[in-house]
Amino acid sequence: MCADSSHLHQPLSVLHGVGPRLADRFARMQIRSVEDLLYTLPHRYEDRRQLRKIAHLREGCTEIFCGEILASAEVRTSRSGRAMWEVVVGDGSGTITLKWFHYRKAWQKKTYQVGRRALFRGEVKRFAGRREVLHPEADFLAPGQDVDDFTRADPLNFGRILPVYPLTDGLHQRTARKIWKEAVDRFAAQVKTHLPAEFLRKRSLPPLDIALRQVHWPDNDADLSALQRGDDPCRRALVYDEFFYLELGLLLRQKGISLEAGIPFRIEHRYTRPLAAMLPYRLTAAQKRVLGEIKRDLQRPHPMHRLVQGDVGSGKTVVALMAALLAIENETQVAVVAPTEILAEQHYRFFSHWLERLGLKTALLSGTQKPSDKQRCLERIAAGEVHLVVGTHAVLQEGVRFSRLGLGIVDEQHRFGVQQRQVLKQKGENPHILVMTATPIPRSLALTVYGDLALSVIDELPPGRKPVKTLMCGEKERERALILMKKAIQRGEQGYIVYPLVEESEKSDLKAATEAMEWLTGFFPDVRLALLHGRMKGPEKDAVMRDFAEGRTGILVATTVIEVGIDVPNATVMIVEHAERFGLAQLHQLRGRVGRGGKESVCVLIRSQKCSEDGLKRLQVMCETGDGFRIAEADLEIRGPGDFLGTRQSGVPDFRIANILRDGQVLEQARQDAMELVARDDFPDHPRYHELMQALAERWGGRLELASIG
Ligand SMILES: Nc1ncnc2c1ncn2[C@@H]1O[C@H](COP(=O)(O)OP(=O)(O)OP(=O)(O)O)[C@@H](O)[C@H]1O
Repeated sequence: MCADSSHLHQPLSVLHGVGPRLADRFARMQIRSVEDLLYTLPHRYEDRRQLRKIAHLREGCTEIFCGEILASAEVRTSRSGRAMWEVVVGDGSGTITLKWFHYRKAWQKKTYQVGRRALFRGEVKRFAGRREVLHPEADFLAPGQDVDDFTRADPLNFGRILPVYPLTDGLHQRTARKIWKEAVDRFAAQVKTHLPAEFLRKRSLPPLDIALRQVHWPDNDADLSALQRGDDPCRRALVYDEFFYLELGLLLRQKGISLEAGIPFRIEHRYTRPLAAMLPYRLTAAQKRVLGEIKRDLQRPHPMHRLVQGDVGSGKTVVALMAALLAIENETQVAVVAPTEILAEQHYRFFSHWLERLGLKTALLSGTQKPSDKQRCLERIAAGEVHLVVGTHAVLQEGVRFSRLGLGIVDEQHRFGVQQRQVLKQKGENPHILVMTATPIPRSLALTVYGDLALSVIDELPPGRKPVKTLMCGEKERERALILMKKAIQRGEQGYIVYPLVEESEKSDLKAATEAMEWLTGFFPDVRLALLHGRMKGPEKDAVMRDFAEGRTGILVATTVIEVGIDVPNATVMIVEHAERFGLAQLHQLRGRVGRGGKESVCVLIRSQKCSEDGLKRLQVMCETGDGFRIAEADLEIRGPGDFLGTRQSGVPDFRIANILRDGQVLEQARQDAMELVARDDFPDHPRYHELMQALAERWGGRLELASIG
């Protein structure tokens, strides 16, 4: 982080040998300035500290050795008869074979002549009892040249731990190394650490300039395996620096928001107590704990911003209902925002069912409402005649005015951004905000993404739930899956068959599902089947869903993802076609549609022939675990945080070096230290923090809505 970063922002052309063509190649890797270069780290290192005798080369290691060419010729492999170039080199201690499968014959013949000496480098393997190196790199010595003189004359490439940089077409490792080296030598010293020195001492981290030098150009006594793993103190210092500013920014934002005046509620349980008496079950300990956390927030004079996270089927909705009743008994209104029409409709049914019994009024705002009905509905909301309003984004539209909004409940947070939460807040005088998400997010990521929200976790499922048995099979075994479904239907249960939606070919998916409907009807002659797809109009979809929820339909064939949150406890079998096309988090959500009652449930994932390795890996994870958090972690590992959250909306900043998953521990440390800093009496006014605050504004100002800082 640099307060005066003008030098670091210079283009790469300030470095020797970087002309427009090379600059272009770097630009392809998003490296445009000196700073970009400094913050693009080697992706691995090579140990070129010592040459090994051929006899001592270690199998499985990338080694460097000097040898003389003893034989060199094109040969044919014994099995396939394919041509390859083979060279045997020796150094007196032993010999080793070098092989090329891709080469230009004339060049190979001229370059690898018997008697020439070279430094060779590559991974040593064993094949048919002999050690060999495929496609080695070679640096030729002049006749009679001493090998030590040779390596000494080229210190950028020999005699040390060497960085290996990411490359692109037309950029070679040697050139890359030279350019990076110059950037580090000339500019690393300008990268200043502004973090309080006591934190660096406490965490045993070097200042940034030293850290940058070391990660790019490690000393010969550096711990190579720590470097390769990415957890050496120098890389950690860079990661810590990135996280510290982020956490500091988030904490300051949180502080700013929580100081706003809100509506403190008095809690008398006027509606919640009768509701608890009517519910057919008792709240789980986790539900009660989370409700307690919500109640504490609601009684404060500042608005609540709380995220309730709970795995699929953990019972978030009833907690939201309780919170809503607390708002209503305080004579305020509640807005419930759902991500889809179907889910809005389901929430409406749920909330209105209970509110009606308590003598309270609920309204549904939907995109497909007749204008006259909608107008009437808006008037009732504005007049305060409605206690709770459910809807999709429709609730956020300008025309929707509340008489007194006290609580906004947002379901499925990750489809909404910080901005939508702001819009909701503006519909009242700083109403309390409760966000519910079923996407289990690893804690480290949650802290970062929802840094402005307090976190509650419902970490317990209602009693009696049995894990959903998950099977994977190929298309040929589909019939066995259908037989499983038939048996469930005979027991009076219901099932889902899901076809994935591929945007560019929605039509063909629909076709596949429509065709499937035909033969499925043949397979299940006595069962009522229904088709649910994305092109259906709202009311039509609702009718299909209602029929299914109320048990009139036995099997729901859906071309789109059956919306998150659909709750039909009697459904016990799910078959997912082309299961590999779904992401892990999505599959987990989908599977969560069964296993919601006390009955045994099964989910069969049918993979298509084209299933990729990654796809297979995902399906295996699904078969191994039902734990949403473990699935989320596996997903994050396979896909990386950007994809995992859907980059655009999540607001997750891209880190230059840090990796949220791998560096979770450093993130926790940075967060703790940032909290300690924010709690200091003299922070941020004391002059000693000025540079830090300036650096913070420069780094995250716009992205974290911290415009006022600095
Ligand atoms: N304490 C409880 N005991 C028994 N059943 C419960 C309890 N709490 C909720 N349920 C039932 O569990 C089912 C799932 O609840 P709910 O729909 O609120 O889950 P959810 O957390 O929103 O899940 P999802 O994210 O999958 O939509 C519902 O049928 C609900 O009636």
